[in-house]
Amino acid sequence: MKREGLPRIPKALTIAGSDSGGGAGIQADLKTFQELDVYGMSAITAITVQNTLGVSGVYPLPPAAAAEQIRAVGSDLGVDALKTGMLFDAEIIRAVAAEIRRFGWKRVVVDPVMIAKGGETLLRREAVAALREELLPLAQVVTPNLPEAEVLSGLPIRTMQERREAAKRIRAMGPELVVIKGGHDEGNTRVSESENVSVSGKSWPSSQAGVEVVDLVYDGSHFTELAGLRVQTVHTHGTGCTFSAALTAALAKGAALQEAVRTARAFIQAAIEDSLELGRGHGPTNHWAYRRRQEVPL
Ligand SMILES: Nc1ncnc2c1ncn2[C@@H]1O[C@H](COP(=O)(O)OP(=O)(O)OP(=O)(O)O)[C@@H](O)[C@H]1O
Ligand SMILES: Cc1ncc(CO)c(N)n1
Repeated sequence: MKREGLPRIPKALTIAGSDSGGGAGIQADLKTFQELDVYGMSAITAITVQNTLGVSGVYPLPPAAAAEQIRAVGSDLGVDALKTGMLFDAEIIRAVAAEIRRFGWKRVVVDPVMIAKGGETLLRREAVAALREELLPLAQVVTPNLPEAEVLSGLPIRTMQERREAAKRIRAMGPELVVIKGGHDEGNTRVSESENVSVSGKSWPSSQAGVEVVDLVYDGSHFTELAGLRVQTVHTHGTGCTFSAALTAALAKGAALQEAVRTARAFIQAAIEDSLELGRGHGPTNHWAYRRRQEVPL
């Protein structure tokens, strides 16, 4: 029964792997959706045995399990925006792509998860071609980190110029917007002007090696460098998942692409800055931080 007069609830779907440690994967995505006032749904592709010390087991589900979960929510609750995370193999990628095509979903964020921070494989090497050919043509936004951008583009990335070239090549594979995240860049590939992101009123000097983190955004005609303060912390488990989930939530609420990227950047910056210090290894980020900062003015 439809309830009249109630506000429409934005709905987002994550198609990804489960992280038992709760900092990445499905768990990070649902926490992020919730914090951004978006109703979260999930289609689990694989179960990982994981904590802050690393991944000790990966149990992929049959491709049909992913497809059926997607159909169940798509045919009933509806999906305003979706993201993909860990997809593990080519068969799961093909099954997921077929469902996205069936429903005709357009607000699609592909986070091309390949390797965990500890080096464990979350996407089989032979599945990269399927990711490129099946999924990227369906993506509105793709959010590779630097190693993933190298694999997708086939280019080594050492400089900002090379990063731009990789973004062009990846955009040619289908997505409207490419965001190459700079979390893995401990050096300084920064050569040009940028926009500083202001998080909770803080500002910081630009162009300082190792001090800032720069995400490169390419929309087919313009490059934008989103710079933030590089937080000196080991607690960065699930930063990529959280970033793409925040972007997806913003799209589900109807934000324009560039605005959604800015929301995601501010969300992850707050989550990394207000560290939780959980576990003995690379701990999770703080999914409460963004909302709490808005609720309690400094
Ligand atoms: N130390 C840091 N300080 C501030 N922002 C960071 C830091 N590390 C990463 N980020 C930001 O977090 C987001 C995710 O970037 P990153 O390159 O870490 O993704 P990722 O490697 O896919 O993450 P993961 O594999 O852990 O999920 C980007 O917006 C990036 O700028
Ligand atoms: C399930 C899962 N997805 C993605 C990542 C990448 O952070 C991870 N560590 N675990």
